[in-house]
Amino acid sequence: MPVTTSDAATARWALEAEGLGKKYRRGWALWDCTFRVPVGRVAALVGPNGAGKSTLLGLATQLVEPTTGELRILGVPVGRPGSMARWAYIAQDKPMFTYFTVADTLRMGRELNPSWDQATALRIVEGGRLAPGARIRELSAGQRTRVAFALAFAARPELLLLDEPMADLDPVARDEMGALLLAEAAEHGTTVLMSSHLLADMEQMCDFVLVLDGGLVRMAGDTEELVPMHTLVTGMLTERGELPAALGTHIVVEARTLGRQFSAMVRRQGPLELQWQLSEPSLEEVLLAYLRSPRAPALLSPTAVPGHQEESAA
Ligand SMILES: Nc1ncnc2c1ncn2[C@@H]1O[C@H](COP(=O)(O)OP(=O)(O)OP(=O)(O)O)[C@@H](O)[C@H]1O
Repeated sequence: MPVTTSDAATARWALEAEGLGKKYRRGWALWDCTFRVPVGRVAALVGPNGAGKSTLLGLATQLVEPTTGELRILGVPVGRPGSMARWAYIAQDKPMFTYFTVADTLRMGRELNPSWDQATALRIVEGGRLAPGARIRELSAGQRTRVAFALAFAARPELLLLDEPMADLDPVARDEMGALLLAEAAEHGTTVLMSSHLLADMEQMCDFVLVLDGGLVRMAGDTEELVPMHTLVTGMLTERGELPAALGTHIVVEARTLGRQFSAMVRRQGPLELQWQLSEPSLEEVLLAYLRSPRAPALLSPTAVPGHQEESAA
């Protein structure tokens, strides 16, 4: 089916996956993944080692061929003409010509990108007081990240895909680059999807999460929808040292016992017992509970489910 311009122009979903799967020789890296990420979100792509995060980014950037299903970027199936120009990708090692200077690197970006925005490139580079004549190989990890962000944002992508952008940065550089990323994404209305193991950073930066584990989608949706569905419950074990039966009326994501007490992360299915102590968890606590409990049922908020009434996701 041909892609019409209206598919792209009216897209409300930066990414939509339906039955997306990738099988390597040794098995499935992604299996039957169905989710969507709305336009305008800063989304965290989270999961343990081997979860399938890089495979998903590879499918989006056409470095990897899908085995099953389809992935659409801004309404256009990946691989069709029209999808390529709309995203930018920063790989984890931020590949650049190390013998180029900062100025050479920006000049090459301008020559390769018809929609190059020189003012944005200069603003980002000058914000870090980088000397135009400095060679890429002489830059610190944080400074290289700044140049990579300058290249990416100056190309004016609608979707920016990042593979562990902060992994090699110290805490101060992480903070600075995180703020720069958010400011530039807000300035240009860029949707961001970034993989990371840094859950606390993701909690500060992101308003949407996509959690993969074992090649499956474990959680997807707006953080403000997902987090309030959960409660951290603390209470007493039964006299036989078991979890109280009333806990079973809820979806128990994770439960731990300590002495005669239990604490549990639950998805409420009704009122909770009055004698329990309740608190609202942080996003990081929710994510950790799901990552530690691979058997907990998956959770996709309505926003993240393709085909769900779109009014709820505006
Ligand atoms: N090119 C490849 N050939 C064969 N198997 C691969 C290839 N790339 C990834 N895999 C396998 O696919 C699975 C998912 O790997 P992937 O790199 O996508 O995970 P990840 O979530 O990015 O992990 P990490 O956090 O360690 O980077 C793993 O079992 C991995 O061994």
